[in-house]
Amino acid sequence: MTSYDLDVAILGAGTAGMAAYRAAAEHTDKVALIDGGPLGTTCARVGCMPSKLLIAAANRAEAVRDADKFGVHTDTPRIDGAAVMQRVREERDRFVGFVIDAIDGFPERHIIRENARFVDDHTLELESGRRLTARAIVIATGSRPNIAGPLEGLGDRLHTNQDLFDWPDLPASAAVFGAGIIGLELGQALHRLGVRTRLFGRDHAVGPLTDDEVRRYAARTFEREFPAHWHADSELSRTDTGVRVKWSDASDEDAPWHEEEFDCVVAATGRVPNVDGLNLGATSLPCDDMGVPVFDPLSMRIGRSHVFMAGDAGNDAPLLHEASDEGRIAGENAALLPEAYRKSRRTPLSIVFSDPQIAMIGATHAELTEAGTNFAVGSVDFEDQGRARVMALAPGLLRIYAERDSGRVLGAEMAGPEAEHIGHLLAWSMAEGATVDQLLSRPFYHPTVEEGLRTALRKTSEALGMAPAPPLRSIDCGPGC
Ligand SMILES: Cc1cc2nc3c(=O)[nH]c(=O)nc-3n(C[C@H](O)[C@H](O)[C@H](O)COP(=O)(O)OP(=O)(O)OC[C@H]3O[C@@H](n4cnc5c(N)ncnc54)[C@H](O)[C@@H]3O)c2cc1C
Ligand SMILES: NC(=O)c1ccc[n+]([C@@H]2O[C@H](COP(=O)([O-])OP(=O)(O)OC[C@H]3O[C@@H](n4cnc5c(N)ncnc54)[C@H](O)[C@@H]3O)[C@@H](O)[C@H]2O)c1
Repeated sequence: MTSYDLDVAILGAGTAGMAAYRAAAEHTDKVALIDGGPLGTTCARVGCMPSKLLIAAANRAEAVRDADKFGVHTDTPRIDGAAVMQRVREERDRFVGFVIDAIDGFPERHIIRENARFVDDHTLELESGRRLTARAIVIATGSRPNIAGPLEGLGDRLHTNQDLFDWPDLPASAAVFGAGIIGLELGQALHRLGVRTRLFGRDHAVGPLTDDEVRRYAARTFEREFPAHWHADSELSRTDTGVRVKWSDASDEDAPWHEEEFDCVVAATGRVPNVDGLNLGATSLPCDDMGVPVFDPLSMRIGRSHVFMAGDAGNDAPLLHEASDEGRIAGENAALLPEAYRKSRRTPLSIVFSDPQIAMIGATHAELTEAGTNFAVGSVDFEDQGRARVMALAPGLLRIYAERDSGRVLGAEMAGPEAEHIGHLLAWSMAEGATVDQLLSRPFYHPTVEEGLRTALRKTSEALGMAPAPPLRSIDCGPGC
């Protein structure tokens, strides 16, 4: 029998890698967590947490501006960019500190502070040239910003999430490229913090939305707040003081070109899995067109091999809770080889912390349509929803998809108030296999935003042919619901 230096080698000490390490270490002491980069995880250092800190400051400024609507008059908020960024950094550093503390708690003999690459299927080479063999390997090397085309060559005027949260102060202006999740969150936050911001997207994408009705609704709502171009052709050039952006509407070849200069460009144009530096060509692992190993998302195993994927490196569901689940499955299976158990995964849920928030729950509209699923749609427009109006929340649209005949909820897309909470309610219900009727039998307190969810469920029930149309202005829960 071949003898290896390690039972399990884990490449990457991010969220996925740490979860893999914890799971593997339950079964073996011959385990190593290998990472030569800055520790602290993408989430805490340059992702989820600092972005939410920036958004929190931005939304506070917006709430002050909004106070007028309630007859509460304040001066225009004065944004102290240096103080905003200082809080972002200080709180970010606390979160990073918690992660470093966790890694410091792992036995020192298990931690290797160097990056690794494959020499062959079972052999890894560290940056120092040292080689290690491992019976099983977990690839949890994360992802990095994708910078391509016109964004290249902007030098120090180009920023990404990798450096933005270390800004000592806010810039006066920024062109944000990419209207995906990061672009929407950061673009709106910078605008609300007084930065002259313009958002440039592609292919009419608005975050992760695939339902055209919700997407168009969201686009209109964002456009009312800040300049956004959802399908733009652009040319960028550096100037002495910043970046000149020329753009036109890519849907219309006769559209005029516009020009504006910005202090900097923020690129939020997708992410690339960190697998290109792993020398996977030296292995027998099967890879897709992007060079990412092909794996089973239930066992995280690459083919019938002894190598597992976890987290953003696998480019499957690049979200924090998924990275953590994937790490746990991969780490346990790596330690238990030749067994590799397939674990069921959670109901898909993703949330964009823009305002209005966006939530994607279960199967997307595009997935259901592509699969030819027979489903009915019910929706609610939050423009006139009681609690949303009381609180003067951003308007929104929720569309629920339910399977015909069974009435089971299959998915939903939403851009609207409290989407992070409505999204959880729907995801948790879907995990229980709930039908529309079952959800309608749950309590709905008055006056809450959840009453809007009830309206959408009633409309879905009607669309399924399971109940009559709900009354135009339902009075069974008081006025305005
Ligand atoms: C701006 C932003 C905001 C986000 N906001 C949210 C959010 O609100 N909610 C949410 O759910 N998700 C969010 N995400 C996504 C979430 O942060 C990621 O899905 C998650 O952090 C991925 O974890 P990971 O372990 O796969 O990767 P990482 O945490 O990036 O860990 C990968 C590790 O691998 C190491 N590594 C790389 N190459 C090698 C090598 N050759 N050898 C050894 N080690 C290597 C790196 O140094 C790194 O430490 C956000 C992401 C970004 C960028
Ligand atoms: N709240 C959250 O959960 C959260 C927040 C941020 C990031 N994330 C994770 O990080 C991942 C990456 O986020 P992202 O926003 O970078 O990627 P994304 O894939 O969501 O969006 C990238 C967008 O950039 C566009 N694009 C590409 N090149 C462009 C160009 N040259 N000009 C204009 N637009 C261009 C693409 O068409 C796409 O719409 C997300 O998929 C998500 O999983 C999650």
